[in-house]
Amino acid sequence: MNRAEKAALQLQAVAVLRMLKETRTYEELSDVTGLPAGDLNRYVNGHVLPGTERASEVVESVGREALADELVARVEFDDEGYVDNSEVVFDQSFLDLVAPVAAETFEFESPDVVLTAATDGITLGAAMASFFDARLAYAKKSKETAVEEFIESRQRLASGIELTYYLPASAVDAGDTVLVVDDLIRSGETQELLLDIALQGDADVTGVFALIAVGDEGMDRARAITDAPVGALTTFE
Ligand SMILES: O=P(O)(O)OC[C@H]1O[C@H](OP(=O)(O)OP(=O)(O)O)[C@H](O)[C@@H]1O
Repeated sequence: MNRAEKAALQLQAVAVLRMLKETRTYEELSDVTGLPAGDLNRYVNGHVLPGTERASEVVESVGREALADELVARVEFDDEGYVDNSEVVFDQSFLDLVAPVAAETFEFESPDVVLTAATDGITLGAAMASFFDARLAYAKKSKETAVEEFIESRQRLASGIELTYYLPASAVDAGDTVLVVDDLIRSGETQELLLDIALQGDADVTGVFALIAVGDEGMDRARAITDAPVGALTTFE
Protein backbone atom coordinates (compact mmCIF):
# COMPACT_ATOMS: atom_id res chain seq x y z
CA MET A 1 0.00 0.00 0.00
CA ASN A 2 1.52 3.33 -0.99
CA ARG A 3 1.15 6.44 1.10
CA ALA A 4 -1.84 7.82 -0.81
CA GLU A 5 -3.72 4.50 -0.57
CA LYS A 6 -2.98 4.34 3.14
CA ALA A 7 -4.27 7.88 3.67
CA ALA A 8 -7.43 7.11 1.64
CA LEU A 9 -8.08 4.01 3.76
CA GLN A 10 -7.56 5.92 6.99
CA LEU A 11 -9.96 8.67 5.91
CA GLN A 12 -12.52 6.12 4.80
CA ALA A 13 -12.36 4.51 8.25
CA VAL A 14 -12.90 7.92 9.86
CA ALA A 15 -15.94 8.46 7.60
CA VAL A 16 -17.36 5.11 8.71
CA LEU A 17 -16.80 5.93 12.39
CA ARG A 18 -18.38 9.36 12.03
CA MET A 19 -21.40 7.81 10.33
CA LEU A 20 -21.78 5.20 13.09
CA LYS A 21 -21.30 7.87 15.78
CA GLU A 22 -24.36 9.79 14.51
CA THR A 23 -26.69 7.41 16.34
CA ARG A 24 -24.36 6.22 19.15
CA THR A 25 -22.45 7.33 22.21
CA TYR A 26 -18.70 6.64 22.25
CA GLU A 27 -19.31 3.75 24.65
CA GLU A 28 -21.79 2.21 22.20
CA LEU A 29 -19.40 2.82 19.32
CA SER A 30 -16.73 1.06 21.35
CA ASP A 31 -19.02 -1.96 21.79
CA VAL A 32 -19.66 -2.09 18.04
CA THR A 33 -16.06 -1.70 16.92
CA GLY A 34 -14.13 -3.23 19.83
CA LEU A 35 -11.92 -0.12 19.93
CA PRO A 36 -11.38 2.01 23.06
CA ALA A 37 -13.81 4.93 23.43
CA GLY A 38 -10.93 7.40 23.94
CA ASP A 39 -9.30 6.40 20.65
CA LEU A 40 -12.63 6.60 18.84
CA ASN A 41 -13.15 10.12 20.14
CA ARG A 42 -9.77 11.18 18.73
CA TYR A 43 -10.51 9.55 15.34
CA VAL A 44 -13.99 11.03 15.03
CA ASN A 45 -12.75 14.50 15.93
CA GLY A 46 -9.88 14.22 13.47
CA HIS A 47 -7.10 14.63 16.04
CA VAL A 48 -5.51 11.26 15.20
CA LEU A 49 -5.93 8.87 12.27
CA PRO A 50 -6.41 5.14 12.89
CA GLY A 51 -3.47 2.94 11.90
CA THR A 52 -3.73 0.92 8.70
CA GLU A 53 -4.72 -2.31 10.40
CA ARG A 54 -7.47 -0.74 12.49
CA ALA A 55 -8.64 1.29 9.51
CA SER A 56 -9.07 -1.75 7.29
CA GLU A 57 -10.91 -3.65 10.06
CA VAL A 58 -13.34 -0.75 10.46
CA VAL A 59 -13.92 -0.40 6.72
CA GLU A 60 -14.39 -4.13 6.15
CA SER A 61 -16.87 -4.40 9.03
CA VAL A 62 -19.29 -2.06 7.29
CA GLY A 63 -21.14 -4.54 5.14
CA ARG A 64 -24.77 -4.80 4.23
CA GLU A 65 -25.91 -5.81 7.69
CA ALA A 66 -24.28 -2.86 9.48
CA LEU A 67 -25.67 -0.36 6.97
CA ALA A 68 -29.14 -1.93 7.06
CA ASP A 69 -29.11 -1.68 10.89
CA GLU A 70 -28.06 1.93 10.61
CA LEU A 71 -30.84 2.60 8.13
CA VAL A 72 -33.46 1.06 10.42
CA ALA A 73 -32.21 3.24 13.29
CA ARG A 74 -32.62 6.38 11.18
CA VAL A 75 -36.02 5.80 9.54
CA GLU A 76 -39.30 6.71 11.20
CA PHE A 77 -42.84 5.69 10.29
CA ASP A 78 -45.85 7.80 11.24
CA ASP A 79 -49.23 6.39 12.33
CA GLU A 80 -50.42 6.11 8.72
CA GLY A 81 -47.33 4.22 7.60
CA TYR A 82 -45.63 7.13 5.83
CA VAL A 83 -41.86 7.14 6.04
CA ASP A 84 -39.60 9.93 7.25
CA ASN A 85 -36.18 9.07 5.86
CA SER A 86 -34.68 12.56 6.05
CA GLU A 87 -31.87 11.33 8.29
CA VAL A 88 -30.85 8.98 5.51
CA VAL A 89 -31.32 10.97 2.31
CA PHE A 90 -29.86 14.14 3.86
CA ASP A 91 -26.67 12.33 4.83
CA GLN A 92 -24.40 12.11 1.81
CA SER A 93 -21.61 10.44 3.83
CA PHE A 94 -23.92 7.59 4.77
CA LEU A 95 -25.08 7.20 1.16
CA ASP A 96 -21.47 7.20 -0.03
CA LEU A 97 -20.92 4.11 2.15
CA VAL A 98 -24.05 2.42 0.80
CA ALA A 99 -22.98 2.63 -2.85
CA PRO A 100 -20.11 0.08 -2.82
CA VAL A 101 -22.08 -2.29 -0.60
CA ALA A 102 -25.11 -2.14 -2.92
CA ALA A 103 -22.92 -2.70 -5.96
CA GLU A 104 -21.30 -5.76 -4.42
CA THR A 105 -24.44 -7.24 -2.83
CA PHE A 106 -26.56 -7.15 -5.98
CA GLU A 107 -23.71 -7.46 -8.49
CA PHE A 108 -24.81 -4.43 -10.46
CA GLU A 109 -22.74 -3.88 -13.56
CA SER A 110 -21.11 -0.49 -13.76
CA PRO A 111 -23.64 1.67 -15.68
CA ASP A 112 -23.18 4.67 -17.98
CA VAL A 113 -26.03 6.48 -16.23
CA VAL A 114 -27.64 6.30 -12.80
CA LEU A 115 -31.28 7.30 -13.22
CA THR A 116 -33.50 8.41 -10.35
CA ALA A 117 -36.59 10.47 -9.55
CA ALA A 118 -36.60 13.91 -7.97
CA THR A 119 -36.64 14.71 -5.19
CA ASP A 120 -35.61 12.20 -2.60
CA GLY A 121 -33.73 9.85 -4.93
CA ILE A 122 -31.20 12.50 -5.91
CA THR A 123 -28.69 12.17 -3.08
CA LEU A 124 -28.57 8.36 -3.37
CA GLY A 125 -28.31 8.74 -7.15
CA ALA A 126 -25.35 11.10 -6.70
CA ALA A 127 -23.59 8.64 -4.38
CA MET A 128 -24.12 5.73 -6.77
CA ALA A 129 -23.06 7.77 -9.82
CA SER A 130 -19.93 8.91 -8.04
CA PHE A 131 -19.05 5.35 -7.01
CA PHE A 132 -19.48 4.01 -10.55
CA ASP A 133 -17.99 7.11 -12.17
CA ALA A 134 -21.25 7.31 -14.13
CA ARG A 135 -23.48 10.21 -15.15
CA LEU A 136 -26.44 11.09 -12.92
CA ALA A 137 -29.86 11.82 -14.40
CA TYR A 138 -33.06 12.55 -12.52
CA ALA A 139 -36.57 12.72 -13.85
CA LYS A 140 -38.82 15.46 -12.46
CA LYS A 141 -42.54 15.93 -12.10
CA SER A 142 -42.30 19.20 -14.02
CA LYS A 143 -40.61 20.25 -17.23
CA GLU A 144 -37.30 22.05 -16.82
CA THR A 145 -37.43 25.51 -18.42
CA ALA A 146 -35.30 25.94 -21.57
CA VAL A 147 -35.08 22.22 -22.25
CA GLU A 148 -36.74 21.52 -25.60
CA GLU A 149 -36.97 17.79 -25.78
CA PHE A 150 -38.09 15.42 -23.04
CA ILE A 151 -38.72 11.77 -22.57
CA GLU A 152 -41.93 11.65 -20.60
CA SER A 153 -43.80 8.85 -18.94
CA ARG A 154 -47.27 9.08 -17.46
CA GLN A 155 -49.56 6.76 -15.62
CA ARG A 156 -52.77 6.88 -13.68
CA LEU A 157 -52.07 5.86 -10.11
CA ALA A 158 -54.19 3.59 -7.96
CA SER A 159 -55.40 6.80 -6.30
CA GLY A 160 -56.77 7.99 -9.68
CA ILE A 161 -54.29 10.86 -9.86
CA GLU A 162 -52.08 11.03 -12.95
CA LEU A 163 -48.34 11.09 -12.40
CA THR A 164 -45.92 12.23 -15.10
CA TYR A 165 -42.13 12.27 -14.95
CA TYR A 166 -40.01 14.22 -17.46
CA LEU A 167 -36.36 13.64 -18.29
CA PRO A 168 -34.40 15.89 -20.64
CA ALA A 169 -33.92 13.71 -23.76
CA SER A 170 -30.20 14.46 -23.85
CA ALA A 171 -29.67 12.81 -20.45
CA VAL A 172 -29.72 9.26 -21.83
CA ASP A 173 -28.24 8.12 -25.14
CA ALA A 174 -29.43 5.07 -27.07
CA GLY A 175 -27.39 2.06 -25.98
CA ASP A 176 -26.45 3.54 -22.58
CA THR A 177 -26.54 1.15 -19.67
CA VAL A 178 -28.76 2.52 -16.89
CA LEU A 179 -29.01 1.68 -13.19
CA VAL A 180 -32.33 2.88 -11.76
CA VAL A 181 -32.19 3.90 -8.09
CA ASP A 182 -34.51 5.52 -5.58
CA ASP A 183 -34.66 6.07 -1.84
CA LEU A 184 -37.93 4.19 -1.46
CA ILE A 185 -40.07 1.68 -3.33
CA ARG A 186 -43.61 1.20 -2.12
CA SER A 187 -46.13 0.67 -4.95
CA GLY A 188 -43.38 0.61 -7.57
CA GLU A 189 -45.24 3.19 -9.68
CA THR A 190 -42.27 5.54 -9.70
CA GLN A 191 -39.90 2.71 -10.70
CA GLU A 192 -42.24 1.70 -13.47
CA LEU A 193 -42.15 5.23 -14.87
CA LEU A 194 -38.34 5.38 -14.61
CA LEU A 195 -37.99 2.00 -16.31
CA ASP A 196 -40.33 3.20 -19.05
CA ILE A 197 -38.21 6.33 -19.52
CA ALA A 198 -35.09 4.15 -19.85
CA LEU A 199 -36.90 1.97 -22.39
CA GLN A 200 -38.04 4.99 -24.39
CA GLY A 201 -34.44 6.21 -24.43
CA ASP A 202 -33.33 2.84 -25.89
CA ALA A 203 -31.13 2.27 -22.85
CA ASP A 204 -30.31 -1.09 -21.30
CA VAL A 205 -31.32 -1.39 -17.65
CA THR A 206 -28.60 -3.06 -15.58
CA GLY A 207 -30.46 -3.04 -12.26
CA VAL A 208 -32.90 -1.43 -9.87
CA PHE A 209 -31.85 -0.44 -6.36
CA ALA A 210 -33.68 1.18 -3.46
CA LEU A 211 -32.56 1.93 0.05
CA ILE A 212 -35.92 0.98 1.47
CA ALA A 213 -38.64 -1.31 0.17
CA VAL A 214 -41.96 -1.10 1.96
CA GLY A 215 -43.61 -4.48 1.37
CA ASP A 216 -42.95 -6.54 -1.75
CA GLU A 217 -45.36 -4.93 -4.18
CA GLY A 218 -42.97 -2.38 -5.63
CA MET A 219 -40.04 -4.80 -5.93
CA ASP A 220 -42.26 -7.40 -7.62
CA ARG A 221 -43.50 -4.75 -10.02
CA ALA A 222 -39.96 -3.82 -10.99
CA ARG A 223 -38.99 -7.50 -11.39
CA ALA A 224 -41.92 -7.99 -13.75
CA ILE A 225 -40.54 -5.26 -16.01
CA THR A 226 -36.82 -6.06 -16.04
CA ASP A 227 -34.65 -9.18 -15.89
CA ALA A 228 -31.83 -7.16 -14.35
CA PRO A 229 -31.13 -7.53 -10.61
CA VAL A 230 -33.61 -5.70 -8.36
CA GLY A 231 -32.64 -5.15 -4.73
CA ALA A 232 -33.20 -3.05 -1.61
CA LEU A 233 -30.88 -2.50 1.32
CA THR A 234 -33.76 -3.05 3.75
CA THR A 235 -37.34 -4.23 3.45
CA PHE A 236 -39.98 -3.05 5.93
CA GLU A 237 -43.21 -5.02 6.16
O1 LIG B 1 -43.01 3.09 -5.11
P1 LIG B 1 -43.81 4.35 -5.08
O2 LIG B 1 -45.20 4.12 -4.49
O3 LIG B 1 -43.87 5.02 -6.41
O4 LIG B 1 -43.15 5.35 -4.04
C1 LIG B 1 -41.80 5.68 -4.06
C2 LIG B 1 -41.57 7.13 -4.42
O5 LIG B 1 -42.23 7.97 -3.48
C3 LIG B 1 -41.33 8.98 -3.03
O6 LIG B 1 -41.32 10.07 -3.87
P2 LIG B 1 -42.49 11.17 -3.91
O7 LIG B 1 -43.43 10.84 -5.02
O8 LIG B 1 -43.06 11.34 -2.55
O9 LIG B 1 -41.70 12.46 -4.38
P3 LIG B 1 -40.53 13.27 -3.60
O10 LIG B 1 -39.28 12.47 -3.73
O11 LIG B 1 -40.43 14.55 -4.36
O12 LIG B 1 -40.97 13.44 -2.18
C4 LIG B 1 -39.98 8.30 -3.11
O13 LIG B 1 -38.92 9.24 -3.17
C5 LIG B 1 -40.09 7.46 -4.36
O14 LIG B 1 -39.69 8.16 -5.51
